[in-house]
Amino acid sequence: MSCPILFDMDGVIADSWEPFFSFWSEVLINLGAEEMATEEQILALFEGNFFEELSHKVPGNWMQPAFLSHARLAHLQFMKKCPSIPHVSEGLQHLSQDFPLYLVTSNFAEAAEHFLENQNIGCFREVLGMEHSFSKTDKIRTVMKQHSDQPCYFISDTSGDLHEARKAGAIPVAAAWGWHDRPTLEAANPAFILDTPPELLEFRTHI
Ligand SMILES: O=C(O)COP(=O)(O)O
Repeated sequence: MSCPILFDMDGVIADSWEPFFSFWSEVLINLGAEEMATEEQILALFEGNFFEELSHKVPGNWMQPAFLSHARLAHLQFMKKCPSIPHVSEGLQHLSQDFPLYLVTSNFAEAAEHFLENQNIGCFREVLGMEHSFSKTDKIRTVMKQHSDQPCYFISDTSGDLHEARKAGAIPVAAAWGWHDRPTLEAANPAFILDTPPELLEFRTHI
């Protein structure tokens, strides 16, 4: 069996920064954390685990079921309309012929499924969203258990994800076309960096 390749969604496959930023900046303003509602500050939350960073920086009991159901509806709506990053789907299609692919996202699984369906991307064995766990390390470990004799790769555009992948025992791979810039990704010491989506077609050369 071939090794599993896990993909982050937002920024790597889905071109979702604009609606994501618009939703979360409004949430932060409504919570009275205006100073956090900038692109720079929200991107910085992804240098760790997004949910953990958020709860440290904006303490309080606000992530309750009512908030989560409002967030779910907003994410469902914007992910339905979200375009994919050009040339990523060709790379996914190509890799899925030889490797089991998984989607590991902090987004809602249902929102991710809508996006994949609208974009005609049908190559993932499973989608592990935030309902599965807020921790990407946990989600990566869940997949790794199904392929325990194989190395596992996790491709992401944020440094926090690369750290979580390493913690899970997976090989962290950076995608430099997404939300974090190259220096931020380099600081997380990925095994290698893919600069553009067509490089997914050459992924095998790195294994
Ligand atoms: O890169 C990130 O961490 C954000 O992407 P995700 O919402 O698909 O997890």
